[in-house]
Amino acid sequence: MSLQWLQQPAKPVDISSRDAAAARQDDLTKPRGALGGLEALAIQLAGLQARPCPAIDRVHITVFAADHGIASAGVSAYPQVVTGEMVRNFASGGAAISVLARQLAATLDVVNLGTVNDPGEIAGVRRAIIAPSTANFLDQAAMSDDQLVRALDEGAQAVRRAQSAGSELFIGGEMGIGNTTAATALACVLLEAGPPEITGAGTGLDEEGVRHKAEIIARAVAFHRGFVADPLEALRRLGGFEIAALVGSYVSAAQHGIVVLVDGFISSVAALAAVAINPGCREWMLFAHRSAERGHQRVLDALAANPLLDLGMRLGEGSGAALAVPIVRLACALARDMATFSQAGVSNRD
Ligand SMILES: Cc1cc2ncn([C@H]3O[C@H](COP(=O)(O)O)[C@@H](O)[C@H]3O)c2cc1C
Ligand SMILES: O=C(O)c1cccnc1
Repeated sequence: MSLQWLQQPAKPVDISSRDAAAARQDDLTKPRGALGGLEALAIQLAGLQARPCPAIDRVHITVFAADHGIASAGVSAYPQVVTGEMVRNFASGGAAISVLARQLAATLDVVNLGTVNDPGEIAGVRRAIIAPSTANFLDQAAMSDDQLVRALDEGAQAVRRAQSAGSELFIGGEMGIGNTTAATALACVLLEAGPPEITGAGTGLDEEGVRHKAEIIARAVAFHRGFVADPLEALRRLGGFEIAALVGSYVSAAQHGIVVLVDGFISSVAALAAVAINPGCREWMLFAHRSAERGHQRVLDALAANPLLDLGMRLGEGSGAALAVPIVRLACALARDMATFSQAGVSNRD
């Protein structure tokens, strides 16, 4: 396995479909621009799907789960055993993303990349164990080269499953106690930001907990400084298996022409890394929501992303992205089914 595939270009946007969709928006029975962001969404999707009237029927959600060595530094409000326990909960249908996937009639695919509390073989969970957890990146790289390659490849494999099922939209979710610490450390390096600016409460740390978490991140960033100019190396040193799998899935989805709906803070940091590695994949990303996690806005700004929802959510699992699916579907339905001025006999301006 090599990493050369990461550099393959993203599928190009179809400009003529995008232009046709933009012209159609101006011809529909509404004041020009009155559907705001829904118009921009339908136009972007038309270019990506190479048809003037885009549609999102089948949605594929993959939740990548993995544990983090950095969890032993006391950076989460919850114990590490939760990661493995939640894998079981995803499969048995009781997690937030399980409920949302059912409501959307979306495929829910769960990939266990390595949990300290190993739930073992479970129906409906792909077992792709890389290691029980990453290494503690306070004084060593989180992953070996080989582990990074395998995690990225698991992301690409999830996209292949989505494509074989005929899905038009890919949502990547994550589960891993401690992963807001890994994502924040990675964001600090990619954005050249200071840890206090972007470190947040994750699952619910108090003020003192957030201060401690920011100090841990600052120590880790200082240890790895000098080796993280390359985004892939930053990902290897400070990321996690599930974060790397998200990166691999985002790059692969753009290469295979599958639209991605990015979830919250952790997913957005993975998106930031994916764009740093292969800038062409930015075009294939839609951003679902603004997470309550402190650093999210900084990451969204760096990606020039304007998310669809702002509900104060801070869960992960792909839940915010799932929430935004009906909006994406409705934007497509409006573009397709609204009458034009001439069809409806409504007078246009001028
Ligand atoms: C029961 C439970 C379910 C979750 N589902 C997602 N997360 C979220 O919280 C974790 C990140 O926060 P931190 O860095 O503070 O540990 C990740 O697993 C993330 O997906 C959960 C967390 C818990 C406790
Ligand atoms: O926005 C997220 O993805 C998030 C925030 C806090 C905890 N877990 C996930």
